[in-house]
Formats: sequence, structure tokens, C-alpha cells
Amino acid sequence: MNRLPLAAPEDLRDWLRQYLRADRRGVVVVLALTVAATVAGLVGPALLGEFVESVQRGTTTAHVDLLAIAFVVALVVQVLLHRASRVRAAVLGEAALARTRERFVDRVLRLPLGEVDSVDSGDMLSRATSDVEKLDEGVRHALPQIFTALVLLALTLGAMLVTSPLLTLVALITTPLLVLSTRWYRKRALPAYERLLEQWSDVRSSTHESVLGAFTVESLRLSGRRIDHGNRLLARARKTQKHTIGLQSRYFPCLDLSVFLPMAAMLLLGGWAYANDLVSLAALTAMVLYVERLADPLGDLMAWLDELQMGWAALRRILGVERIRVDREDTAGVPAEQGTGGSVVLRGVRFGYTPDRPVLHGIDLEVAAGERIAVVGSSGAGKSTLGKLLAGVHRPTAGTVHVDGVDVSDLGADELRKRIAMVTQDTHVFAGTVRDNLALPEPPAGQPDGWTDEQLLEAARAVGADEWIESCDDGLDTEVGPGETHVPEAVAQQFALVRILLAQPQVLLLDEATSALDAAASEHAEGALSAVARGRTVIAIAHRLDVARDADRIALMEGGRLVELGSHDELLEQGGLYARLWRAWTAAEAETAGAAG
Ligand SMILES: Nc1ncnc2c1ncn2[C@@H]1O[C@H](COP(=O)(O)OP(=O)(O)OP(=O)(O)O)[C@@H](O)[C@H]1O
Repeated sequence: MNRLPLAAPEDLRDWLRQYLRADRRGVVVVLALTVAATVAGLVGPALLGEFVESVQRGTTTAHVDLLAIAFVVALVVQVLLHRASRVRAAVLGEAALARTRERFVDRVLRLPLGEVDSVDSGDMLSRATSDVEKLDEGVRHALPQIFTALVLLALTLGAMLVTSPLLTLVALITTPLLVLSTRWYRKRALPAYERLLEQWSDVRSSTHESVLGAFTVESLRLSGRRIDHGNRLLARARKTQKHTIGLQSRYFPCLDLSVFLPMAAMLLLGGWAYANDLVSLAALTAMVLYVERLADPLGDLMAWLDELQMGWAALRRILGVERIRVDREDTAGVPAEQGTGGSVVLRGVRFGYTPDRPVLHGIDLEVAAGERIAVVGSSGAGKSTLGKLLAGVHRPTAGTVHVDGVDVSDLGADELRKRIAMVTQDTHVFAGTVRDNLALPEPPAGQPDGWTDEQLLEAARAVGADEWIESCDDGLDTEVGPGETHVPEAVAQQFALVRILLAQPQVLLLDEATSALDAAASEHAEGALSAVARGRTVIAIAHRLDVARDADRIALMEGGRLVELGSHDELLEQGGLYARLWRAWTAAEAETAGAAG
């Protein structure tokens, strides 16, 4: 399984730029509120310094009262502005997060199907769930807090410089320790967090796989092995987590020192400077309070920097999905009117999942509009691969696939789905009502409210799904999916056919669509398929030769090549591989029937 790519640092910078530009006014308001709150906060220490100095000099009660009132007003204004800036920043963060989520979902839905087929589903799941949560913490809380802390730091330092450049130097005594330890930590923490997220995604993949393959795990008694596998992955993630905690345990004490040493130095050296008349008492008092105030934003930085690093690592994974090229845009391509009917022409089609292992070696095939072709061949002959090329899941490495004269590679995603639909044995029932499950195709133009119940039931009737739906108390409103009314496999297959009937594609690709059903259900479904196939071009990949026999023509594949093509009777007459397969198949069927009788 392939891992999805990670975004490059420039993608993250672009994202940040877009985040700041998307609501410039909002950003300016947050910035202004933060600066105003910080300025209001800086007034307090200055007033207290003035208070101490005037008390020492000797002052009037009125002056002291005035200072006290000014101090309280500054404090109230600071609290109000600070709260407003946090609320605004959180709203900004929420909007940015919503945009990022939408961007992610939109991109995932437009990923090339071939790519979706080959990527690790656990990796994708982790990015869509836990990574988005990590980013949520980072964007909603860490980014505004860090921003506020930085503004506070910058303005407090400015006020300190204005109050006493000499004591500011004292306050900066631990700056080299702060810069060096932060640089040391950042260099190690970011890759460690990226590794950690990747390893947690492996844990998820393993659990996801065990749940999906629960029956196989149970029947082959693999649970011990699956648990061991999960434990190994967990141990690896735990080791990395311990490593990150180890990094923090070395970095955080340096930060603590950077916060508290300047305060001790300020008291000692400040006292000495005051004793030697190098600074006034007001300046010293204000500087001690400023240094004390620095502890808060530095503490915030300490607490949130880690969240931000984690959010940053998560963002690299979320935006990484955009590194995969979308191979067809929704609206790109050919006008809907061009060519209808459903003729299919393959010319010199070659394909391999990997460059070193070609699977199809030059297929030429012409299917007339409305014709029904069955593709047969032994396992691994390349039938499903051919079907995926016809459905536009993969592009041929050489040659072309045309539908009604249009190259399938040039069709936009929506146009492609309108023309060609694929029915496989994997039918998915979505959690929701029966109506939700049937009404998935776009409703016709002029029906903005979607499909009517009559239309849905008529399509259900055509494929024989109406009986089951009517047997449910709530009919189309019946809730289905995990934990709700169980939909039998055969009915799920009929649901898939209803969607096809509603979507009205010109070409229908059936990839062993009924092979997962038991004999009775399969017969029933074949009847339903005939109803859906009427008037359309059908290319059916069949493993049962009696199903293939009824097709207009049969294409026999072997080793990635089309080796025989003709009607059942023509191929029997040729006496080639198909004729041999048919004889072997009828003999085996007769033997089974004899044994059963
Ligand atoms: N996703 C994939 N990645 C790599 N190789 C693949 C993939 N899918 C199929 N193949 C290989 O391509 C070859 C053709 O497989 P394909 O599934 O098209 O054959 P098939 O005729 O449909 O077989 P079956 O009847 O068993 O489904 C096989 O060798 C198979 O191993």
C-alpha cells in the first residue's frame, strides 16, 4: 500500500498566507485588539512604579487615589480587550479550520480512483480524522495564543527599553539560552511529531484492517497474530512518544530557566543599580513587574508551541493530499451532447500497474452502440484491469479508449460518470435511509428537489427491489447501514442497479456483478441486470460461461491479450481455446448436476 505524500514547507507557507489573507479585516481587528490589550496591560506596572516612587518622595492622598483608579481602569480595559481579541482570534481560527476541512474533503473526493485504490486506507482515515483534530487544537488555540504571546513579548520588551535600557540588558541575560534551546528542540521535535502521526496512522490501519477482515481473522484463528501486529505498531508509536516526552523534559527546564533567571537577576542587579543611582525606584519597580509579566507570554509560548508543532505536522499530512495530481476536473472535457449511443473503441491499449510489469499488451476492440459483449478468461488474464481502463479508473500507458468518439482520458469526472457506469460485486450500503441509498445520482434538470418517490419506486420495481422495500414498515424511509435494518446482499446489488437506472449511462460495465450472490439470488439479479441493460452498450466481465453465452459477442482474454472474439456459436465452430473451455465447463456442470441428483 502506498502512503499519501506530505506537503512541502512552501505549501504550508501558502496555506498560512491564505489563512491570513482570507479575512484581512478580521486579522487586523485581532491584531489591533491584542496590541491595545497589551498596551493597557503595560500601563499597570508603570503606574505602580510611579506609585512607589511618589510614596517614597511623599505625596498627597488625592494623587494616590488617582493612581489607584487609573490602575483599576487600565486593568479592566486590558481584561475586556484581551477577552475580545481571544474570541475574535478563535472565530478566525474556526473559519480557517472549516476552509481547510472543506478543501481536504473536496480534494479527497476528486482523487484519481486508481490512486484511491492503491493508498493505505488507514493513512487516509487518520488524515481525515485525528490529524484534523490535531490541527483544530493548533489553529483554534495555539495560533491565537502564540500570536498574543508574541505581541505581548514584543510590546513588553519595548516598554522595558523605554523604561531602562540598562535593566533591559539584564532581563535579556538568558536570551541566548532561550534561542539555542528552542532551535535545538524545533530541529528534533518536528520530525519526531511527523513520525509519531505516521506511526499512529499505522496503528489505525492495522485496527481498520482487522475489523474489515474480522471474519477471516476469526475463521483462521488469526486474532493472536493480529493483536501481536497491533502491539508491535503500538510499541513503535509509544517509543516515539517517549522520545518526544524526553525532548520536552530537556527543553522545558531551559524555558523555565529563561523565565525565572531574569527575574532573579533583575532583583539582584536592579537593586545594585538602584543603590548606585543608576536607575530610579520607579524604573526598577516597573522593570521587576515587566519581567514578571514576561513569564506569562513565555509560559504560554511554552505550552502552545508544542501544540503548534503537532498542528504543523498534521497540516503537512492534510495538505499532502493536494500533492496528488487530480487527473480529471469535474467540468473539464467534452460537451455533454457530443456523441451519444455508447459505442466503445479500444486501440492498442497497453497498461501495467507498475512500469516493470505490463498487464495488458495491446488490446484492440470495437463495441457497437447497444451491443452486449462478455469478456471471459482465466484468473489474472486482465479482465478487471480492462474494465478499470474502460471506466476511466486508470489511464492506458499506451493506446486509447474512445466512447462515442471521445477519448475517455479527456472526459471530466462528471461527464465520465454520465457516460459509463461500473457495477461490481462490491456493493456498499450507506448509513441512512433506503431513499438516501437510491437517490445518489444527480436528479434530472428541472427537479431541484431531487428524485420523487414515484421515480425511485419505479426504478426499484424494474430491478425487483420493490418487494423488499415494501416489506419494510417504513418503506423508502427505512434506516439501513450498520446497526439498522440489514440489507441482504442481493438487495444491495439491486440498489446498485437502481442507481444505474437513474443515472442512465450509455455504457454499462459489469465486473462479475452477480458473482457474490448465491445461485437463486444470482439468477434473480441476472434478470434485473437484463432490465437495466436494455438499450445500453454492455461490457460484462463474466466468470460463468453460461452467462457469457447469451452475449452478442464474447471476447476471450489470456495473459493480457485478446485472443478470441466472436459469438458463442462462432467461437465453438473455431474450435479454439473458448471451445475447449466451454466443453470443460459444460462437463463440470453436468458432473455437479449428476452428483446433486
Ligand atoms: N491493483 C493492482 N496492483 C498490481 N497488480 C495488479 C492489481 N490488480 C491486478 N493486478 C495484476 O494484474 C493482472 C491482471 O489482473 P486482473 O484482476 O485484471 O485479472 P482478471 O482476469 O480480472 O482476474 P480475476 O478473474 O481473478 O479477477 C494480475 O497479474 C494481477 O495480479
